[in-house]
Amino acid sequence: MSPVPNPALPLAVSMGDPAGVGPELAVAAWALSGADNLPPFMVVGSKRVIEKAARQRGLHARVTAVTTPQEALEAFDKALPVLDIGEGDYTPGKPDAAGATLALRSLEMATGLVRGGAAAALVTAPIAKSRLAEVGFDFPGQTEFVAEACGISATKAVMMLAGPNLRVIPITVHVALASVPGLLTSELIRSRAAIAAAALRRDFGIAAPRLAVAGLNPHAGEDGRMGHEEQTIIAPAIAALNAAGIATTGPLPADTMFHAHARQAYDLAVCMYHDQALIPLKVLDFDEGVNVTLGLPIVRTSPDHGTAFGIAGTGAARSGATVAAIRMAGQCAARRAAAAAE
Ligand SMILES: NC(=O)C1=CN([C@@H]2O[C@H](COP(=O)(O)OP(=O)(O)OC[C@H]3O[C@@H](n4cnc5c(N)ncnc54)[C@H](O)[C@@H]3O)[C@@H](O)[C@H]2O)C=CC1
Ligand SMILES: NCC(=O)COP(=O)(O)O
Repeated sequence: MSPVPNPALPLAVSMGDPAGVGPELAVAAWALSGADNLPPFMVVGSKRVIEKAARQRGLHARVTAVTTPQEALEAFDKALPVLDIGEGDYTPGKPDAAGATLALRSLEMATGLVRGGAAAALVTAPIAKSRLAEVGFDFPGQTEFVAEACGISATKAVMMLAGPNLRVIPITVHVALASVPGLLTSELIRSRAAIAAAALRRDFGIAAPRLAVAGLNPHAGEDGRMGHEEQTIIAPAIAALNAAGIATTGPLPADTMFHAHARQAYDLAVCMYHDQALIPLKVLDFDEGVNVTLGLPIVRTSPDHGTAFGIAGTGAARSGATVAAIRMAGQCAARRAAAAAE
């Protein structure tokens, strides 16, 4: 059991791959934290890496090593607190095994702090999955890692991408497109959509979330002429969700469900595969998109983008998604705490 989040504690922000944009965006978010009224946070990582990333971005931010969340809270107004987990160095855009190892340690430590109740919520900076796999990370992504650390089966941890204009969940995530039809079942769709609906109520204050479910095939199958998954797999899941009191429409043709007018009709788009969900989200909300894991006993968010090795250290990386991830983590933790206090 994870404790109810204590919003008086700082958030724990993992550092991400040092050669990517994670460290510099953590500093950039701290520099904006007063103006943007962000909740206090501490980076779990290497002070040396964070200082170098700040210098490289031209930010004259003070970075201070802390050993406890209380010290982080006390320091946050004047300096970016870093729970220093050891020396590290990096070359922007040139990931290596030492950096991947540090990123993994940071993720493990930050997750452990939140699980243990020492931090209010977890914000993870981007990692390169292939790089971490080379140093023993045996998960498709951070979502599954955090789920396992929380004792939750990966199928019950639901990835949601959320921005000002759209929320989406992909039912299947980091799998080859060719395997998607074989992985889809009515029960998988029903259970993941139900977990998302419960989380929208609990963590996002949406009392009666409206779900819209995409089809898999062009024109949502066109009555079976372009595929049968809509009739045999997706429609029964929608019926079960409605029977459980979750207002759900679909299967909808995916090409017409994301335009501005269509989006007014739902709070969450339930998509069948990764790109069906993430392409519209990133087209609409790339700079403020947050990846949030639903169904966990802890709050975990992340910016929607990856390591962006190509622009790391150049100052071109925009901080909006990291700022949004930090803000959303604080808000979700506060909602959970308020609900527990009622
Ligand atoms: N949450 C996470 O840990 C995520 C990790 N990744 C990992 O990141 C690595 C790179 O993946 P890509 O597909 O290239 O995605 P990416 O998001 O790193 O980059 C895609 C494009 O967007 C640009 N971009 C990304 N973030 C930006 C920002 N903050 N400001 C301005 N431009 C930005 C990049 O320069 C690039 O042109 C992969 O190894 C992938 O596994 C990808 C997505 C999420
Ligand atoms: N495409 C989303 C993504 O890669 C983020 O995955 P995760 O590391 O948060 O599981």
